[in-house]
This record gives sequence, C-alpha cells and structure tokens, in this order.
Amino acid sequence: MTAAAATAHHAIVSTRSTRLWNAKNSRFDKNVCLVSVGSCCPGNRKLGLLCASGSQSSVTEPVQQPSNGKGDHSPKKSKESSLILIRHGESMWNEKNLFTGCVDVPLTPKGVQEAIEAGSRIRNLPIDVIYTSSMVRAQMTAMLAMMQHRRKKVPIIMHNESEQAHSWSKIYSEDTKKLSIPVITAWQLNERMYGELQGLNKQETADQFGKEQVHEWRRSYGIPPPNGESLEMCAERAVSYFNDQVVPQLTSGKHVMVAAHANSLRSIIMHLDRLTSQEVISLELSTGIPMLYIFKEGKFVRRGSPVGPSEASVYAYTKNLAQYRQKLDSMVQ
Ligand SMILES: O=C(O)[C@H](O)COP(=O)(O)O
Repeated sequence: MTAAAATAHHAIVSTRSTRLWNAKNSRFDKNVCLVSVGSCCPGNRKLGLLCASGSQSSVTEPVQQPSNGKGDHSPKKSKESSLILIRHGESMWNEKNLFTGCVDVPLTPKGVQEAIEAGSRIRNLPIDVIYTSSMVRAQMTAMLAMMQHRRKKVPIIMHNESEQAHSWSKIYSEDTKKLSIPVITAWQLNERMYGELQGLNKQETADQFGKEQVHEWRRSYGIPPPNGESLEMCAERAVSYFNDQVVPQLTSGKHVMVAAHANSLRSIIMHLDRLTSQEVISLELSTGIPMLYIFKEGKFVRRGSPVGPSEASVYAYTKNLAQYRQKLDSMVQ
C-alpha cells in the first residue's frame, strides 16, 4: 500500500462493529468485527477489512445488463451481489473549505485524480448499474472511476425525466446495450441541504458560532443547520430511495455502485451498519474512497475499502468476485 493509499484508507472512520441486515425480517441479526488493515481488534474504530473469510456461492455471470434500471431483471443463478459506495472526489468548494450542500460544484483536478484512483481500486469488481446523485461532482466521480474499469463498458446516463427524453435517448442495438452500464441519477442521493451555511467558510463559521456548535450541525444526527437538513432528514429521502430502488437491484443479483456525498452516504451506511445516532457522529467519509459490501440472502456484509486493484483479499471475499476477476484476466484487453 502506498503512503497515500494508506492515509486515504485510514481516513474512513467507523464505529466498533456492524451487523448483518436481514431484509426479510427487517432486522440486523449478527455482529461483524471491523478491523483496520493488518489487525483485528474490536476496540479499533478505524474501518478496514473484515476478518471474516469469504463466503462461497455459485457462479454469477459477470456481464449483466438491466434494460432500464427500474425492473426487468433477468433471472440469475446466484443472488449474491456487490454494492460499492463512493463519495465524490474533492470538489472546488471542498478545496476552499466552503459548506457546499446542494450547491452543484464540480471536482478539482485533485478530485479528478481521486476519482480515477478510486476507479483503479474497483476495476476488477463487477458493476451492472450505477446510481449517482443529480449533482455533477458525484456524476463526474462515477464516470471517471468507470474509465478505469477493465470490463470497458460505457456508463450511460438514463434520461427518464420525460417521455421524450426517454425515447430520444433510446439505443437500437442490443449488442451496444450489452456493452453499456445504466447510470441512474436521483436527487434523493444529493448532499444534505446545508441551509444558510451553504457558501460559508467552515473555519470562519466555527470561529463565529463556536467549534462545538458547528460540529453539532455537521455531525449530529438530529440537529439541522440553520434552515437546512439534519442527517435524519437527509436519511429520510436517501435511505428510502436506497431501500426502494437500490435494494431490489441487489436482490435480483445486480452489482451496484452508488456515487454520492458525505452525508447522503453517512445516512445509508448508518442504516446498513445499524449505527446509533451517537455512533454516526464519528463516521467520517473521505473523498474518493470506494467501500464494498456484499449482499447475500437479504444481508449486507461490509467488506471494507479495496486498497488496490490487485488486492488479493478483495477477490477472496467471495467465490463470485474471484471468478469475475479471473474472467477479466482471461479476456483479451
Ligand atoms: O457539503 C459539504 O460541505 C461537504 O461536502 C460535506 O460537508 P461536511 O464535512 O460538513 O459533512
């Protein structure tokens, strides 16, 4: 691991443990130990790789093509699927340390690099459908990351905002469709609305209102910034969307990537890992770091962040991932 990768890897901070989500029973039913790289310590609050060994399952074809991303799923041999969550790369307002929220700003050159680096980490992982927020920084991140993917499918933004937009963007070749990945954009995955903090400098705001107050606005679950959304309010739309749209894709065996934002993803991770409103306070997501979950039999198992494209343990997570990787290796590139 390079020093930069190690820093980035350790920059994701989570809480002590997570549990397996049982969608059927709508509950979490088993604790899972999260460890930092190279150790397995329940007291360690850094998020890294799981110490559990990979599960076994039957082979899933790596190439799966949803027709419209909203249903119409072809039957699969195995229902195991993977979920990649990624916060966008550094934006031009991250760089300036400004509260951004729902202001739609693009990536910096560093953010572009982070997205490309993220893409190289996940370049051997299966991805059938991509969800992004409606904001350009998340969309840029998803697109740049996909440029690195070894399968070389083309990510294509679905335009379903009107019947005309839908019909005018129709693809008339089945072969070409098979070589594309639908990208579904959803405002529900947008960054939490930061209210009257949007555009303000974070340090100056802390100087003015006090560090504790600003930390409460930024990290608490229930307290909204002035005229903005609390994490709880953000969760209401982001987690509902995730459950309504993303989970059915995973259930049908599709491999999904979600490119979104610090707080929309914090709310989703809080839900997946069943963090309490106290625990979520210390959940920090770095820009441009992908995180992998395996979804199987209605349960989410967090597998950490792939450090590099060839990291052996990522592909040992499950037999399916290993086989997908092998298929990529055997394909003429
Ligand atoms: O919207 C913003 O300003 C950032 O993307 C996230 O901000 P935070 O670190 O205060 O949650």
